[in-house]
Amino acid sequence: MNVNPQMFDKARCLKNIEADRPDRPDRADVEAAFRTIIRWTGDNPERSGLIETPARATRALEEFFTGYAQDPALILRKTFDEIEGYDEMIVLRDIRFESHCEHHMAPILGRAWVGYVPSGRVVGISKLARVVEAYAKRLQIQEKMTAQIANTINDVLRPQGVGVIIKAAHQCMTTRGVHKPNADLVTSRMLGCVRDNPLTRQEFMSLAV
Ligand SMILES: Nc1nc2c(ncn2[C@@H]2O[C@H](COP(=O)(O)OP(=O)(O)OP(=O)(O)O)[C@@H](O)[C@H]2O)c(=O)[nH]1
Ligand SMILES: [Zn+2]
Repeated sequence: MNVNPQMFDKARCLKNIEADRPDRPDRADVEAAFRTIIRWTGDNPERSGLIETPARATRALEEFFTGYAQDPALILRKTFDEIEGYDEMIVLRDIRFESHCEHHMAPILGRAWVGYVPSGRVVGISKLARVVEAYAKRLQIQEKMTAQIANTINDVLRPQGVGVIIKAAHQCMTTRGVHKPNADLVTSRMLGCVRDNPLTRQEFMSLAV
């Protein structure tokens, strides 16, 4: 992803989305849309219990979708190379995330396991969780999010291999539609030696159960 350094808050890996997306609707448009939705449900957006709801709901969406302002590649830009030749697998396990499915805009609640086999340098472990967050806080399907996390780590760190597993419950099929409350979806993407070497793949899978 190309990022103009002037559009980028270095400390927080934030892009200036206004500059990136000049056609972005403003907050008043979103609040008006929520008033329309409330009227459409049959309720009255002017009653006192609902009067602040459009503004509140807009702020909530702002939180749910902060990932669009983040550049995951930049999150991984700082690496450490004094690792005494460390070349074993590194796995950050059980990273909780909240996302929203792009079909229904319903919550996806899940956990991610992110591993890689380094090649001369490592990243701060919190950055693996930050990459998960940057992709989760967008409209997603789980397969795409899984691939995005693995591909970004692979492209930026150039490790020997990467593995990502995600397990998540989709509220679009637990609280509506087919109503299967205990079903969760498991997806994975393996690259490099984690994909090609059966023992390395097995090691990653066994760390991720
Ligand atoms: N592959 C995949 N499908 C997803 C994901 N999140 C939601 N879905 C599915 O997206 C599909 C959208 O199907 P549609 O038939 O267009 O929507 P719908 O009429 O609301 O379908 P139902 O959920 O079956 O009621 C549904 O089957 C959802 O279960 C995801 O992360 N990955
Ligand atoms: Zn859905």
